[in-house]
Amino acid sequence: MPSVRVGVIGVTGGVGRTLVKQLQAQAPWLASRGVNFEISSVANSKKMAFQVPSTDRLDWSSLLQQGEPLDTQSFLDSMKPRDSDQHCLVFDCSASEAVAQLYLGALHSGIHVITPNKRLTSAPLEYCKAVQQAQWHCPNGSPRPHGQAKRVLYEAAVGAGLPIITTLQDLLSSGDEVQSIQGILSGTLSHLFNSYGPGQSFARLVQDARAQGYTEPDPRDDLCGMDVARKVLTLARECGVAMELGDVQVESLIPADMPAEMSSEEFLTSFSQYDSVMQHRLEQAAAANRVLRYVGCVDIPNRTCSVALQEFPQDHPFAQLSGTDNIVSFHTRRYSPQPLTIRGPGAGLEVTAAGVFGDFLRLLRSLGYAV
Ligand SMILES: NC(=O)C1=CN([C@@H]2O[C@H](COP(=O)(O)OP(=O)(O)OC[C@H]3O[C@@H](n4cnc5c(N)ncnc54)[C@H](OP(=O)(O)O)[C@@H]3O)[C@@H](O)[C@H]2O)C=CC1
Ligand SMILES: N[C@@H](CC=O)C(=O)O
Repeated sequence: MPSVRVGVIGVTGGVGRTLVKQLQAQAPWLASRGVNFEISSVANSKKMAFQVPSTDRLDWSSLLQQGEPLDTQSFLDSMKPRDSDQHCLVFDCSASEAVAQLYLGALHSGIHVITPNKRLTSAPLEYCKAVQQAQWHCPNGSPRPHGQAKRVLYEAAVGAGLPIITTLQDLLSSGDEVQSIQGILSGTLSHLFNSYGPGQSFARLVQDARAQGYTEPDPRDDLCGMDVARKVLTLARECGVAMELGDVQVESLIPADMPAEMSSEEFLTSFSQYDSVMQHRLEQAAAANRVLRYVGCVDIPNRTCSVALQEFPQDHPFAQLSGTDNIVSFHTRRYSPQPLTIRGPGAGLEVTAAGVFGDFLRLLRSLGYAV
């Protein structure tokens, strides 16, 4: 019997397939620590499969082509623990709201959830709280027995592999008080503004970011600011601020007159017609010897969150980033006047999958494994 049964939603996507490769590469080490896992169910947006051969040379798309049409409830049912000693875990590597809506049922069925999907922590607050509660409480409201928690972990939803959520949770749980959080929280937008220069096509840079695996499945989610809005909302809620996604003030980088009814491919082609709009903003900033950066802010005392394109002087830490770097500063009672700052690549398949893997290790530790 494997000690951990694993299901992967989004196995044909960039993060899903990279995560599985990382898990397979580390399988001998995990086995040496007593963790034998089995990937028993996989799915993408159309199909699911329950007979997964145990080889590390699988073509997930071909396997799924021969699978059954996706029925997410049946997928979760297949993942239910067969007895109380079995640990079952679903990795949700989609960006689907519908999948995030299933987490509550998954926890109630005894299945742990690990995800880089932001659709849980930016869902309506009531649902988000219900899922958090379900980790520690049975469906009838009674506390789960000691050692029987069913966890939902989402470190990679903010900053990919950077330890942002766990750091914030540790600050708060150890009694610190967060006053504000400020940062560059999009790997895509960081990459764009770190590389963007006079005469360059902004739309071409977006296409490049997509090809590198940095963007959301639909890059408009990055450009309209909602990806960053979801991240700042996640951080604000960790601090106890009861806000909804609609309360975040968002500056979109998508021109208002662009039609919404387009495929992401059509959007990327049409977006180049608007290159002069961003070039103008760049010229304005450069005239004042400043750079453009897309920044998210959480103001705890005032209970506000905002995300916007701002200008910064050349010597500001936000102007010193490169590649997909994220940077986030926690201004707290203990970390004052100097904030606690975390910086590093904040998008990309390997680092994101590594962030999800980190949550897997945290879960295994909480289950008593020496990993
Ligand atoms: N890329 C990055 O750098 C980072 C990504 N993330 C998050 O990781 C997640 C995955 O991103 P990424 O791998 O880049 O995205 P991809 O578009 O490459 O992959 C998404 C996967 O999810 C599947 N999927 C979509 N909708 C559903 C659904 N309703 N039910 C089941 N499966 C579904 C897709 O299936 P199909 O192949 O059929 O379309 C695909 O396999 C997203 O939530 C993203 O926000 C977080 C941090 C960084
Ligand atoms: N599209 C996102 C991926 C990580 O969350 C980004 O660019 O930051």
